[in-house]
Amino acid sequence: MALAVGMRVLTRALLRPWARGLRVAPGRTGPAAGGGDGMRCFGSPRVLVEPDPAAGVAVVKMRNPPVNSLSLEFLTELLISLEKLENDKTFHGIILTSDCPGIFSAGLDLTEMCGRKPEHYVEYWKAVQETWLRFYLSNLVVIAAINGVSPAGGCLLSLTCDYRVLANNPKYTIGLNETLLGIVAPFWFKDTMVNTIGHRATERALQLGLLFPPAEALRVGVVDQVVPEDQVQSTARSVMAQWLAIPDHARQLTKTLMRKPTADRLLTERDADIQTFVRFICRDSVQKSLHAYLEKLKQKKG
Ligand SMILES: CCCCC/C=C\C/C=C\CCC/C=C/C(=O)SCCNC(=O)CCNC(=O)[C@H](O)C(C)(C)COP(=O)(O)OP(=O)(O)OC[C@H]1O[C@@H](n2cnc3c(N)ncnc32)[C@H](O)[C@@H]1OP(=O)(O)O
Repeated sequence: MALAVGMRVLTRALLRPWARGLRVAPGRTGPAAGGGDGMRCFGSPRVLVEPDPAAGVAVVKMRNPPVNSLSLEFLTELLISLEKLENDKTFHGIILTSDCPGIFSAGLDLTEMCGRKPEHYVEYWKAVQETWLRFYLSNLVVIAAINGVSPAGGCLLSLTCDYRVLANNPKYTIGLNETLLGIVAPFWFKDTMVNTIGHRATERALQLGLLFPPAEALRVGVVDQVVPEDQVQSTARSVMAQWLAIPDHARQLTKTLMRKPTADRLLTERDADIQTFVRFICRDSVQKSLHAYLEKLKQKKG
């Protein structure tokens, strides 16, 4: 049922004109790291997939410069890449990482949530929900190699993964900082964090909009491992090898057992969640806060 709903949304997305225009990235041969048989890289303008068929692993690199903000187009491309890998029996795991130096993902694209029509907010929120559901419930082993800063939606994306390796750089903070923008993390963002670090730590982190530097992120459990920056990818690969050594059906069923109740809550309240989002984001006070935040980001440069 969940999959059927997901497929419908994805199919609709694929039918949109800009999605139809997506091309396979012109051929470099992969893999970029590790062994493999030289299968070609593929992907789309904003997502580069480096396959290592011998290992059964693909590295998915987000490249939506300057900050990998999660725009509607970018989310759709991510979903298409995930689906392609899930449908290819060669792959059992993916490593999700960034191609933008110093940035894993700046989170949801603020320009998708500012000054648009309600219909746009509906479409955008459906894509955000779908991305969370598909990554959270993916049968593949998904490991985040976090090689940059990762606020709000960027943190959420990493929390959908099975394991998080963060580069040890004090600038690479991670957390759900929505309150600092005058907005509120929806219940399923909160639930994902609770499932990762527990109720009390989440309560504190979300109310204060905490962005944890690496040592603290490790201490609180937002990430599983912190390693020197030049070892993030190799560590993710070693961790992947450990996870892939477990019988796949047993691991997959266990993942579903652990995650389905959380996903089911959104699946049953999906439409209501969209309405709540649209009502909230359309408030004058929220629009003012978001505009002011974007303005502050722009002025930082000048
Ligand atoms: C009543 C109950 C209600 C219940 C709840 C109901 C509904 C919930 C409603 C809403 C939920 C929404 C959840 C939102 C989740 C999010 O993810 S919001 C996004 C949060 N992200 C951030 O706070 C990060 C902001 N960005 C930065 O801090 C920095 O940009 C950086 C990532 C640290 C990178 O810094 P730097 O390298 O210095 O780059 P710049 O700051 O100069 O940025 C370059 C350009 O990129 C633009 N930009 C940055 N972030 C975003 C973004 N998230 N979206 C869109 N654009 C972004 C920035 O403005 C620069 O643009 P220009 O080059 O100046 O044009």
